[in-house]
Amino acid sequence: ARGHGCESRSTTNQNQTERMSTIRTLIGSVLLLLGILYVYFYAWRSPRSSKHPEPVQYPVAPPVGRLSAAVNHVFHLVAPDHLKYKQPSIVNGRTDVVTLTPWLAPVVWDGTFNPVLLDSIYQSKNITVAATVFAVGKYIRFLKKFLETAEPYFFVGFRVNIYVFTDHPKDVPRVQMAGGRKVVVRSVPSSNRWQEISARRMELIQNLIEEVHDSVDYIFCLDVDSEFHGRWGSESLGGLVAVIHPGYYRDDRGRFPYERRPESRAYVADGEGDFYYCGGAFGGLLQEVSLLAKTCDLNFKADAKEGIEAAWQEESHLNRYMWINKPSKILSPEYLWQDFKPRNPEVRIVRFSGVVKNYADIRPNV
Ligand SMILES: CC(=O)N[C@H]1[C@@H](OP(=O)(O)OP(=O)(O)OC[C@H]2O[C@@H](n3ccc(=O)[nH]c3=O)[C@H](O)[C@@H]2O)O[C@H](CO)[C@H](O)[C@@H]1O
Ligand SMILES: [Mn+2]
Repeated sequence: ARGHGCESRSTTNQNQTERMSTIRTLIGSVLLLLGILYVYFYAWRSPRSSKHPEPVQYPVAPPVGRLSAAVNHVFHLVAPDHLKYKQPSIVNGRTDVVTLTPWLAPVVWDGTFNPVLLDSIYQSKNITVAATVFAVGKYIRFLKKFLETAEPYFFVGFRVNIYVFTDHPKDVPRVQMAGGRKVVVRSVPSSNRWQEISARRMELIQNLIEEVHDSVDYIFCLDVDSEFHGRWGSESLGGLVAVIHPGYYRDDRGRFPYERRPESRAYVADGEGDFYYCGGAFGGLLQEVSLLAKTCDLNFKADAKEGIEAAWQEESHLNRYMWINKPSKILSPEYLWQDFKPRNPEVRIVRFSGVVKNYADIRPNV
């Protein structure tokens, strides 16, 4: 039994040795495999190689919640990767002017924005910008300079439609324009009252918006008796955009030429009003400008029925509107200066300016 026992132990030893060597081979193979995997995934394909992994970028999501798709369009700002530009500072900036309203709308002054960055953000949105300009009666004479200067300064590199409203369609000057930019002429009746021409713009702007709302994103409504002298571009885009009038921006609100008669629908009471905005330039998203134009037009006409015309026609109604409906972006007086006014030091650049005109010479009535 002992011998048997001895024999049996020796067989067990042999088996154990075989098993051990199999296990050793197995462990060796596994280690070798792990080594290969390590070299493949970590060493060979590691970031130490100059290859930069492409970050994931989801497409802009469909709107969630109760706000419309316009939200994506306005608020989702995508900059192209690797765009190099000056580092923005969070502590140094313009201190000679106010660049935010009390309701936190930006006020656009030279030096507050980076034009290259803004252009590349809005280029990728593939937007179309419209401008309206009225040239009725003798004001047709201002149109050539307006159009010629819009070409090198107004939304350069963007799709732009300039809608000219005139009673002299044959006298609209032909101006050479870059691809994607065009002038569209609309006939309107003449009038023998300049106040009516100026105020009727609101109705015609509203009609235009209804017509083009499928093909245009933003619209600016501008006086024709003016010229561009500097860039007016994507920095001016916003929901509802108002321009500070160059004549009153340093004054107390009590001196603003708001309509002061309570009988008018343009009435702004003493001690009320934020800024004095001009009627000669305003704009924004189609939907916002449509609401403004419709409201001003209805109030102007309701006033007229009662025999009252606001002090500065539609400009007064616009100011009343903007007091209640706060603009989401404000353009500094750089965006509508007047040629006869000497430049104030805070106005580093005049971008758009009203020409000097002899009212008696060009208006149909005084
Ligand atoms: C710089 C500025 O903010 N200007 C405003 C200001 O006076 P303005 O003296 O600038 O008014 P304006 O004589 O330029 O008239 C406004 C605009 O209406 C058109 N037009 C006017 C008369 C005419 O016979 N034919 C013609 O086409 C033209 O596009 C002109 O630019 O107040 C007006 C209302 O009283 C308007 O709100 C203007 O936008
Ligand atoms: Mn004007």
